Amino acid sequence: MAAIINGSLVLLLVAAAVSAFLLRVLFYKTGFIYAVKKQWRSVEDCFHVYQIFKVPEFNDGKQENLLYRKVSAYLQSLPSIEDSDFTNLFTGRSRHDIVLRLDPNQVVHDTFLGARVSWVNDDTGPARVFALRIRKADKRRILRPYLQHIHTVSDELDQRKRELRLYVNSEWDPARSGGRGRWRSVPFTHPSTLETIAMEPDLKNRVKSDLELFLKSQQYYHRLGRVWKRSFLLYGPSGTGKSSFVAAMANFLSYDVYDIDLSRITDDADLRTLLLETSSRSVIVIEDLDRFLMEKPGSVSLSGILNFMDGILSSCCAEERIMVFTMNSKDHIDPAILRPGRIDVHIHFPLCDFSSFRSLANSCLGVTDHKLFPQVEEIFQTGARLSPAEIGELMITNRNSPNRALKSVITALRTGGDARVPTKIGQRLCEDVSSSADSSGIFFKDSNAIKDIKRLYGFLRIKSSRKSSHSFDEASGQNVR
Ligand SMILES: Nc1ncnc2c1ncn2[C@@H]1O[C@H](COP(=O)(O)OP(=O)(O)OP(=O)(O)O)[C@@H](O)[C@H]1O
Ligand SMILES: [Mg+2]
Repeated sequence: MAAIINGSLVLLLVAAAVSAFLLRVLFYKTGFIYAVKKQWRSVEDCFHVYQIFKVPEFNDGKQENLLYRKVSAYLQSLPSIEDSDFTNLFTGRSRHDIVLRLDPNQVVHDTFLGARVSWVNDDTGPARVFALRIRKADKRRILRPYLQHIHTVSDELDQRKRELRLYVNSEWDPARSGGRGRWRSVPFTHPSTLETIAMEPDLKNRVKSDLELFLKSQQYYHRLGRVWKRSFLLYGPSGTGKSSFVAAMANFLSYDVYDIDLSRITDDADLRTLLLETSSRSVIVIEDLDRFLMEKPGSVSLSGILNFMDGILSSCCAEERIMVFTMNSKDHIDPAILRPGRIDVHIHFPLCDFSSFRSLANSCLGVTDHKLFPQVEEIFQTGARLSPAEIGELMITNRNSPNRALKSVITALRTGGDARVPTKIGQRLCEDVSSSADSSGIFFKDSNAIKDIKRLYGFLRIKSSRKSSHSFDEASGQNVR
C-alpha cells in the first residue's frame, strides 16, 4: 500500500515538474503573453474615444512640412519600432548607419507622461502622412508637451548626425564687407575623445558632468537672465593635451569649432564682427592667449578680449556656446582675465605623472601592467617629468615592442627627454589632418588655412618651453571651479 502511495507521489511530482516546464515554455519562450496583452489592449481600445492628428509631408502650397521630417526622425528612434512585428531596414547617411523605417500603414506605439499614443504611417494617399492617435481624455494634458518633446528629440538627433566643421578666420580683406565670409571651414574629423585623453579620472568625470549639465540648462540660464554659454580656461605646459581636449569637448558635445587666430584680427571691432558670425552650438577657441597678451601686438586690446569673454556680445547672436582659452601658464596674465566669474571653469593640464603614464601605456601599447612599471614609478617619484605628448610619441613609435617602448620612456625620463624619437611629435597625425582637408576638397584658398587647421591641433609647434615640475601649481587641487 505504502509503495503504491509513494509511486503516485513520485508520478505527481514528475507531472507537476513537466507542467511547470511546459507553462514556462508557453509563457516565456512563445509569444503567448505578448498575444494576450495585445488582445487585452484591443478590448481596452473599444472603451475609449480617440482623436487623430495628421501630419502631412507637404502643405497646401506643396511646401515641405518640417514637422513631418521631425516626426519621422523621432519615430525612427523609438525603441518600440525595434520591437514591432516587422519594419524596414535602410542604410543611413554613413555606410555603417542602419535606419529603421515604418512600412506603409504600420502602427508604432509610444508612451508619454503615462499616456499611450500610437502613430500610423499612412502611405496610401497621394501624399504621405503620419497620423497620431491619442485618447481624448489625454489630449488636453499631453498633446502640446508631446509635440514639444518630438521637436527636442529630433533636434538632438539632427545635431548628433550632422557633420561637424572646423572654422578658421582668414586674413582681413578690405574688398569684403566687414567680416562676412571671413570664416573658412573643413569637416572636423579630429578623433580625440574624452576617453582618449589621459587625465585624472575624477577631474575628467567632473568636466564631463559639467558639459552634460550645460547641454540641458537652457531654461536655467534664461531664468537667471544669463546667456547660455560656458567658458573654460585650459592651462598647462606644451604637449599636455589642451588642444586635444578642445577637440574632445567638441566631439562630446557635437559642436562645430571656431578657432580664432587673434594675429589675423585687425582691431576690437573686427573681433566683434567675427564673433557675430559664429553659429550656435559651437566651441569658440582662442589658443595661446598668454602668448598673445604678452606679445601685445596692438591689434586687439585687453578690453576687446574682456568684452569678447563677457557674453554681452553673445547675447545679440547665437547662444549655446562654449568658449575655450588655452595658455601655458597663468603666471603673467592680467588679473582682470582671471577674476572670478569671467571664465567659468579653469582646468590645469599637468605634465605626465605615473597615473597618466599608465593610462597612456594602456591606450598606446594595450599594456595595463608590466615588469618595468615599478621602475618607471620610481623615476616619477624622483620628480622626473615629460609631457604626455612626448611619452605618447615614444610609445607610438615603439608600439610593436612594449618592452622597448617602456625602456625608451625610462631613458627619456632619466635624461629629461633627450631620448626622444627624432620625428616631430604629432607629425604623422598632422599629415592625416592635412590629407583629410585636401580630400574633402574644401574651401581653402591658401596654404595658410591648412596651417591653421594644424595649429588648432597643436602639432606644428612643439614648444621647447617645456616647464619643469613647478607647473604642477597648487591650483591643480581646485582644477574645476
Ligand atoms: N593628456 C593627454 N592624453 C592623451 N594624449 C595626449 C595628452 N597630452 C598630449 N597628448 C598627445 O600629444 C599630442 C599633442 O597634444 P596637444 O597638442 O593637445 O598639446 P597642447 O597642450 O595643446 O600643447 P601646446 O601648448 O603646445 O599647444 C597630441 O597628439 C595628443 O594626442
Ligand atoms: Mg595646443
